[in-house]
Amino acid sequence: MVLRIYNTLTRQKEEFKPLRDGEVRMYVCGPTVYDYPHLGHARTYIAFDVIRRYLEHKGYTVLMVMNFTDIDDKIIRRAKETGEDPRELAEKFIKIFLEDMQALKVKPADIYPRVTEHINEIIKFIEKLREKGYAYEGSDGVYFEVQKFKDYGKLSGIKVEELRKGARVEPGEGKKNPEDFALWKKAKPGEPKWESPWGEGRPGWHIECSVMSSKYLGESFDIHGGGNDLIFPHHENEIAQSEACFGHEWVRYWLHTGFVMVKGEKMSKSLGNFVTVRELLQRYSPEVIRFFVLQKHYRSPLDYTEEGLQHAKNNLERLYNTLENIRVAMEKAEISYTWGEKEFEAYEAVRDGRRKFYEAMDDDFNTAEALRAVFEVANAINKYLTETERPKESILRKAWEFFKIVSEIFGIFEDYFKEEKKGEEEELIRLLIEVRAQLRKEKRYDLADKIRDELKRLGIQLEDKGEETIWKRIKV
Ligand SMILES: Nc1ncnc2c1ncn2[C@@H]1O[C@H](COP(=O)(O)OP(=O)(O)OP(=O)(O)O)[C@@H](O)[C@H]1O
Ligand SMILES: [Zn+2]
Repeated sequence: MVLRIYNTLTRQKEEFKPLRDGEVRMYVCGPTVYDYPHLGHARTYIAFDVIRRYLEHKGYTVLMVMNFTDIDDKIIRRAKETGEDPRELAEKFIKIFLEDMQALKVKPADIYPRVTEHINEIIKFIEKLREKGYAYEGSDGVYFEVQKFKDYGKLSGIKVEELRKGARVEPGEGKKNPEDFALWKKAKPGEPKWESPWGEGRPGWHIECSVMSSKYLGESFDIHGGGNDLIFPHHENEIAQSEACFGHEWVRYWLHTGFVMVKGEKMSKSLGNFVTVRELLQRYSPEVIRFFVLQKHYRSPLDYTEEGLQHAKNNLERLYNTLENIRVAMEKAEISYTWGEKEFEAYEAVRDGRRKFYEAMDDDFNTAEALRAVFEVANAINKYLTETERPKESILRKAWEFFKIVSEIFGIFEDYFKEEKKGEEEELIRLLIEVRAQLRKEKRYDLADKIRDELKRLGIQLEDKGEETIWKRIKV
């Protein structure tokens, strides 16, 4: 099955062909660490997590790098406000970011390079740009001379003439032209600084990603990603720096995520309309948050509403119920000596759903469409279970295995498929059920009920059906 990816650079979906067989090298711009991550950040990083998981599922070895911008104007400003040391502030929020991502089951990147640990490499890179005639020193810093790079604007479609008029450019006293951007900023009193051939100062924002990605992934690699707001100026400038320096095409596929929106505006720290990942995790499980994000295609805007999250929770619960139904049914399902009409019907539904799931994921990681296929399978298997007296093991297993794939790629239902943990846990639950049955026989109902109530508190619900007691996971 051919994977097609929408490339912001060419503005179309293209067949994905990595530069090296069997390997995908991928760089995602990480956060500027001065505050708690909000749902907007979570959306972007969950989206790239699922993209990475899917590539791994397809058999690629994925080498993933994500930077931490641990020195920047915003960090310096915030540190001044709170009276903290900028480095300590950054350190604190790196730790918080990593904790939040772990809580959201986002697989960690392989390498998390930080700007402050790559100052020498950054200086060398800037020197190379100067040697090649793309950079010049001004009174307050070193700048990239945009008009020297002929392909400028190829990613964002922005014209240098528009920037000339002064729109969307950062101020800088020492610039030759309004569109030029800083590679190195000379230190103002009291700011963090490092030695350089241009005096003490610190790197501009964009240079770090050109330097650190090429250090770890090479001078050309497959995927570079980030949120939509990074297309311009950040990624446009990264391309200019890197391609000017290396003299060849740098990144093959540019991927950008849509914004999480609140009442028509981007969720952002500056607008103050954000909800932090931590706050959300008080109210919703990580899987509900992932599910909420995955119900939309990663390039579409995603409206943040309580109803939306509640809806995601209900939908996820429906799938959990289906999984429970399958699990319970599998315990007493029959090996098939023959298949009837119902079996073929269910089999075909699972087969088609699975095919649609892969088609959707291969179509630019369309998780929204893929989830529709998951529901088709869930509905079909529920129908099969209600219509069939003695369900066949092989049918249930087909559905079960499909859900296991969904779990691996979407990072949901994880507790179900952690085999080792599950095995032990199930044995313990069964033991408690036996003890309870014994207690009930002895009419010691208070203790028997205590077992039932305590299990319920842990998310395990017991249901007595005649002589038999079955259990269900009710926690989402
Ligand atoms: N509302 C949002 N929806 C989706 N992605 C977002 C949103 N806000 C930020 N991101 C993405 O999160 C990543 C980290 O962003 P960064 O640390 O630069 O945040 P930021 O721009 O400072 O945040 P804010 O916009 O809240 O000030 C970037 O890829 C950015 O595009
Ligand atoms: Zn970047």
